[in-house]
Amino acid sequence: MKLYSAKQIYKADQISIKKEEIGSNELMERAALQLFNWMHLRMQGAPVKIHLFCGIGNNGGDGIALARHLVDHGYNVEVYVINYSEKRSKDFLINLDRLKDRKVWPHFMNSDDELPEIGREDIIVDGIFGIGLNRSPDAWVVKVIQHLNNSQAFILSIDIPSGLFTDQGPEDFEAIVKSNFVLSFQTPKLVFFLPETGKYIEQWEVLDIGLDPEYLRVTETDYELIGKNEVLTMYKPREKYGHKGTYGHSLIIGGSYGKMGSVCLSSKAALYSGSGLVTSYVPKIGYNILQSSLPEIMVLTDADENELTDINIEIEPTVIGVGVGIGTSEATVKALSSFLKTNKLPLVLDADALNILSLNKELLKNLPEDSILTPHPKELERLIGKWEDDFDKLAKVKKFSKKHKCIVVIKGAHTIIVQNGKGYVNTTGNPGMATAGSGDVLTGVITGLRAQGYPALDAAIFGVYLHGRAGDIAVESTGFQSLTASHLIDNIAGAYLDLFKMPEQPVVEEENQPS
Ligand SMILES: NC(=O)C1=CN([C@@H]2O[C@H](COP(=O)(O)OP(=O)(O)OC[C@H]3O[C@@H](n4cnc5c(N)ncnc54)[C@H](O)[C@@H]3O)[C@@H](O)[C@H]2O)[C@@H](O)CC1
Ligand SMILES: Nc1ncnc2c1ncn2[C@@H]1O[C@H](COP(=O)(O)OP(=O)(O)O)[C@@H](O)[C@H]1O
Ligand SMILES: [K+]
Repeated sequence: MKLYSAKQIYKADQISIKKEEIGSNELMERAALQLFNWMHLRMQGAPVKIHLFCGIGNNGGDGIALARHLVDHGYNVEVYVINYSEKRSKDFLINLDRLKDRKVWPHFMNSDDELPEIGREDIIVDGIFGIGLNRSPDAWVVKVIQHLNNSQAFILSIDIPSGLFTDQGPEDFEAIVKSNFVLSFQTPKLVFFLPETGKYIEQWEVLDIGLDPEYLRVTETDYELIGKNEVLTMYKPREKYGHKGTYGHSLIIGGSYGKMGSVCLSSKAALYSGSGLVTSYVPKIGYNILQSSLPEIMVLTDADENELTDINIEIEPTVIGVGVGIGTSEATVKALSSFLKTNKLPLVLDADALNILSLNKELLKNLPEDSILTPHPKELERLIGKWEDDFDKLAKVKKFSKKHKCIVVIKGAHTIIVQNGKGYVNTTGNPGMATAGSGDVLTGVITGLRAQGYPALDAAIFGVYLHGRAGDIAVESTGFQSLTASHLIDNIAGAYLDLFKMPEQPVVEEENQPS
């Protein structure tokens, strides 16, 4: 699913209005009707108090139009207009008049007005600012926003939580509505998925207001949201006459004294994601550990007992996943450096391989094109330097990816895969995965996919999706706290099977069936 910018949404608006020969107020009416239908379906006329806080732009206009529909259906409504500017939008005014026609008189709130009482059982509709926010709200509007946040009432935001910018980081974190639910028009916004701003959104849903499909189809976006539909197009079915050679040979290079578990996890994950063959390259100390815990996997050893000192591969793997558990000792840095200088095979780099690259940036030029780097936030900071906010981080990663012709997997709650100027935002995974070794599993999954012939970008995107989905399936039986990296591996199978599960059909009750 594409994630459109505010500029693109405004453009879609204009094009739709022109093509359909409708007024902008008709588009607002469509939006308001969708909002109303969504609420009405869930509330079924319940006499709960609904407080609608509306700005003076089109987001406020949506709120005012929604209020009219709610009033027409007998809901218990209180409307407040947050008068933060003299410049009221045309469609806001049209809808304000329509509301007044129903003899509903909003409370016009200015800077020194008292804040209304809101019960914790009430519902708040947040229509103060939408995608038109272009500077931080004034202090008194921040107070209103704080009042809503402190009320404990359920907050339903129209389009975007008020106070969040659509395409830049927040200036004032106190000035953002904490939404329980966002009904976002036509597209979710990128900020819903970034660590600094995603926490303001508990749940979201898209309302299709019928913006011009042609424009939406041909418009390229900087970000895409990755769900099942997107990865299904990447999936490579197993061939009837395929053999283990068809599905590639993954080599996992890693480990040091006390950190052999990471290699076990990566190697096993490569196998479970479908790699035809898997070999691990480890210090001698790892030989017995790997051979006895993973019978399907072959093992090669370094000359040294406890750490990697000389990466000397005598096999021809399809792809190499390198870095888990290797540490950053002088000998290992040397070994990795000389390996990178001669290696031409596709790479997935993780953990200390990334830290070694950060300390020896000249090595980056030795990475084969389309190498996949999988940093967690700390490793990323070592690679690209500190960032000001999430948008600055994304801009820096894009620059890095372009310069070094590599793919960067920014791990997090919503992992973002970046190649060149484009980002792919993952939707699977859960906080149970914040546990030791879950990154090692991801390295193995991506390496295993690459071995099977998935192009680098697909391997990264699909791998992150499968890894998160495995976590989502696992958490149903483990709970968040007891989820471990091994559970992720055990559920890679479930994640694959889930790709082809049909959504459950609603059960038709007998008396409703046609006779
Ligand atoms: N995009 C669409 O397809 C549609 C959009 N609609 C609504 O229109 C919204 C956008 O409306 P607007 O462009 O009118 O913008 P907003 O309603 O988000 O903001 C109102 C206006 O306030 C001003 N402003 C921005 N930041 C301010 C600040 N900190 N203090 C004071 N004033 C500030 C700006 O001039 C802005 O245009 C969307 O979020 C959505 O809710 C709907 O009406 C239906 C169609
Ligand atoms: N809150 C979360 N929600 C979803 N996924 C998460 C969350 N926390 C961590 N993860 C995922 O778990 C993995 C953690 O990787 P990493 O930090 O490298 O772990 P380790 O070094 O222990 O292997 C990443 O793939 C990350 O996206
Ligand atoms: K809003």
